[in-house]
Amino acid sequence: MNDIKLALLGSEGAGKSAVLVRFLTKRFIGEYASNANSLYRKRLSIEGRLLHLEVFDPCSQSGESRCILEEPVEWADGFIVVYNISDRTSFLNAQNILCQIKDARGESCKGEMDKMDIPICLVGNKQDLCHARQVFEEEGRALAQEHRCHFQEVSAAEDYLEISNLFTKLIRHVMDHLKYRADLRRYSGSKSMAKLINNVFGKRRKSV
Ligand SMILES: Nc1nc2c(ncn2[C@@H]2O[C@H](COP(=O)(O)OP(=O)(O)OP(=O)(O)O)[C@@H](O)[C@H]2O)c(=O)[nH]1
Repeated sequence: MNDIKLALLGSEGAGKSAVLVRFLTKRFIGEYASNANSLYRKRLSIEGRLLHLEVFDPCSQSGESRCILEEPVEWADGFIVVYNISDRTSFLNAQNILCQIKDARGESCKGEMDKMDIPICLVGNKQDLCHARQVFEEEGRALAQEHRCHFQEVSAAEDYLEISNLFTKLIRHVMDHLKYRADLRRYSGSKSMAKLINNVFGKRRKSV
């Protein structure tokens, strides 16, 4: 069984727990405890493969709180970055969080990520509050394009299908990404083994 680890990031009150609970239970529950980190687990099947999904819903992150971000950024295979379309500050914070993920992952992967994007979905939540909209859909889409990630506007209060689809799309991307990284490791492993064999036996052959 494959393990898939996702982290939900975003401003306080953006609706991270609401989005996640909608996906896990198909329900919208108005209020959630927000002062603790939570880890949710679910088994699901995608493309005939049984998956063990873990989703980390940490305490809210403000743009400056790098240390709070460190843990989920190191741990997760993929990210859902949530902002509230009726709160511009949450959008600016999402922008910061996207940069921080890229910075952290870029440093640890030394450029290899250029060939395959980190699995991230930028989510504009509370679409039902469009009368109080402060962030245009085009702005969300443009930010996602800039960071080469998926984008979706949703309403945790009203939608299930769109939220389910975005999780499925992201999990597929994570599966491809994990396979790509495993292939890369195998390839670089076999390349260094070939180099080693060549160094040992190649030199010996010359001296005969
Ligand atoms: N109108 C509307 N309200 C929503 C929606 N999603 C969440 N909310 C409300 O927004 C508030 C915050 O939702 P949470 O899911 O707790 O937000 P959070 O990002 O997890 O917040 P923290 O736990 O504080 O980090 C709650 O009162 C929810 O009922 C939505 O799609 N539409």
